[in-house]
Amino acid sequence: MYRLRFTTVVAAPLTVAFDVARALGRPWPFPLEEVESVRPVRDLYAAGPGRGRRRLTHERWFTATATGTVVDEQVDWESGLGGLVDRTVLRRRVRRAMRRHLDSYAAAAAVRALDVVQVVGAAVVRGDRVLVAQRGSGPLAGLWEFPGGKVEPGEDHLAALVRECAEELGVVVAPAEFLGEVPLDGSVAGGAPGASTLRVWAARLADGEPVAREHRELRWVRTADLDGLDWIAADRPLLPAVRALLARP
Ligand SMILES: Nc1nc2c([nH]c(=O)n2[C@H]2C[C@H](O)[C@@H](COP(=O)(O)OP(=O)(O)OP(=O)(O)O)O2)c(=O)[nH]1
Repeated sequence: MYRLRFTTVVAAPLTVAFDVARALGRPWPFPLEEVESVRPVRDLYAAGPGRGRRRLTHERWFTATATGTVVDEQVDWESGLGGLVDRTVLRRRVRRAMRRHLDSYAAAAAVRALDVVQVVGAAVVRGDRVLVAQRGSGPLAGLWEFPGGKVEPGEDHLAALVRECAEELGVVVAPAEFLGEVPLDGSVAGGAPGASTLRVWAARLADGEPVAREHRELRWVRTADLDGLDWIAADRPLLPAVRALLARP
């Protein structure tokens, strides 16, 4: 098999990057079948063997980063027409087809992302503890979460994080590294169900002492107490990253 790899950064949440990629399909002149699909992190399609020994597989991985979703793609092929054709003509064709495909894909995902409300959260760390907050009202009342909230249209994600922490806690936070992104269940602010995501950054307190202005309760917890809290279910996959953060000297 012959192989090419491609990497694209998409200005869209993981969920949108994944869904748009699947809706657009793949740039090949014959149908591929789904072998595996794990929304929103990976999928694998394959064709063949068809006529002769023709085979093609196309795999994609979606990774959340501070600047958007990184999409890594790997295309493997074998035409059955001989190594020279695979290495030269087909390599050029695959590269050209993928470039066109990836340009239109990145643009489509960025446009679709404009309709999705994203949520940002802060894992505010002090020493060996992280600040967690218990929701006071609404359907998730009583569950624990990271302070934060919805990004407003056109607002930078980190600006939203600083604004939400000021509103909810009365403090100034300084965001640090990006910890991860998870899909949120249900619909956020009337958007498509399952499309919104929560993106969480580590942060430290730059000014003030947190006060529960909107939450029922705030707590500074150590690693050992994280698991025992009744978290919003969507947040749990982020806990390993928070634990790793607290484990640092
Ligand atoms: N802040 C926050 N929201 C979360 C977390 N996990 C999770 O599923 N969510 C959901 C709950 C809500 O549906 C949505 C955030 O909404 P929110 O009510 O906190 O946002 P907001 O502060 O902008 O609220 P509002 O001004 O509209 O009242 O994301 C989390 O860890 N932190």
